[in-house]
Amino acid sequence: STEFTSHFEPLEVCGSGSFGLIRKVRRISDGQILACKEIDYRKMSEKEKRQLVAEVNILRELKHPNIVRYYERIIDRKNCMLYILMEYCDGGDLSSVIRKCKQEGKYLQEDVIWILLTQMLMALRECHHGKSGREESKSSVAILHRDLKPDNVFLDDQRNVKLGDFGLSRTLSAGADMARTFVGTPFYMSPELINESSYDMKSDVWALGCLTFELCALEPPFQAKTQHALAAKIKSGKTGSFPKQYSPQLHSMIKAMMHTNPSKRPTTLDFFKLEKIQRCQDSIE
Ligand SMILES: CNC(=O)c1c(C)[nH]c(/C=C2\C(=O)Nc3ccc(Cl)cc32)c1C
Repeated sequence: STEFTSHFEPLEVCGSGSFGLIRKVRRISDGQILACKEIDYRKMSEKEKRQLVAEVNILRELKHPNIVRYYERIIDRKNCMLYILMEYCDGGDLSSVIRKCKQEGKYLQEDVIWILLTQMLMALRECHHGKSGREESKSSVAILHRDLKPDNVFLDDQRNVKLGDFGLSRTLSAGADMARTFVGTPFYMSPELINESSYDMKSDVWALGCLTFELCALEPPFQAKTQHALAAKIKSGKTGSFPKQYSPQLHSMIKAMMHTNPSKRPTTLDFFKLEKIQRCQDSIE
């Protein structure tokens, strides 16, 4: 047996993240249930390995109730496997929550959406501004998530939000990572990214706006048959219809996050100056 199987009992596969499968495992020493990202790095390029190391180092730094906790990593050089042990989120990801609502023909209740949004803002404030909520990132580089989408936001058994699967770099050099950014359908790509300018904290705020829109409408804000048509819609900022049963307050929050001009989008710190978000935060903590 390998070091991994002597310490962990593999259970069922529960998802797939960047670089590999996510499997539920039981730690043999104390029976604790964890999630393990299994990565076969045999076929990885040097660049991908560097990005993987950067991702793990980012995760190790982030300790916050709304960010999936990183515990340890095990390298099995014989089989070229890397195992990353993280917090298990029993509630799965938000994309399955959205899918279930669509199947049942039911919208999420507004107060649930405010709580999910506030917890995602708390997680993003931690990434962008760190514990002290410092204005600009003096002590360390701001951590950009860069891949905020319903598949990367998980829920624990108390329906607390856990931001997972971190983007692969602290600061994005616009050129190099543009390639990675174009992987998959870029529903949440911001106008500035499409205009080839650099990705920054405001691009995470845009993506959070798109995610919150989708929690309400159960559809992404922009849809098109081709990436070109999608890019045109995103740049126009004209979204699909927003369900009428949600309050104008929630709608204007989403519109603020999805301002096509990044300098007009609030920072995560700005949102915590709003009384509604403060009240939600108090009810969560
Ligand atoms: C159908 N799958 C699920 O319900 C599910 C469950 C019960 N857990 C997960 C995923 C994770 C999980 O439980 N912990 C995680 C930590 C990091 C990342 Cl990137 C993903 C996870 C998923 C996708």
